[in-house]
Amino acid sequence: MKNDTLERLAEVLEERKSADPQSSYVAKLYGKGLDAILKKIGEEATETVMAAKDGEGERIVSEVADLWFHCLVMLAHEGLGPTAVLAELDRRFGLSGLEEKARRTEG
Ligand SMILES: N=c1c2ncn([C@@H]3O[C@H](COP(=O)(O)OP(=O)(O)OP(=O)(O)O)[C@@H](O)[C@H]3O)c2ncn1[C@@H]1O[C@H](COP(=O)(O)O)[C@@H](O)[C@H]1O
Repeated sequence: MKNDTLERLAEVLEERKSADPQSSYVAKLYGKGLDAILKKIGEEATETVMAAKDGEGERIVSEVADLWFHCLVMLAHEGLGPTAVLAELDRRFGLSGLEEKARRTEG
């Protein structure tokens, strides 16, 4: 497994903007528009919650993959991508890392 999976998938999602909706799930979803993409995110989020409530590990992973995937489609539709989200998480992690360091210094 590579750690650039999100970025590579985002490249495919970008290519699908000019693909045939008859042969591509993503192109078909783009064609339906933002509301349809958001509806899928809502459905996948609900399915993720149900899988977690049932405590079924394999199903949780599968539903989270569906959820992340449809979030990536939404980001691409909005002209964004995973790099910006990962940078934001990195920034927050950096901040919490600094707070942790300050706590250790104070203590
Ligand atoms: N990772 C995914 C991926 N995850 C989930 N899905 C699709 O998302 C849908 C999940 O919705 P549901 O579980 O509700 O199933 P469904 O009832 O068939 O969904 P609907 O058709 O009703 O929306 C299914 O149709 C899955 O096939 C995905 N479709 C595509 N990808 C990736 O996207 C790339 C481009 O896909 P295409 O555009 O189809 O070539 C592929 O190479 C894959 O890497």
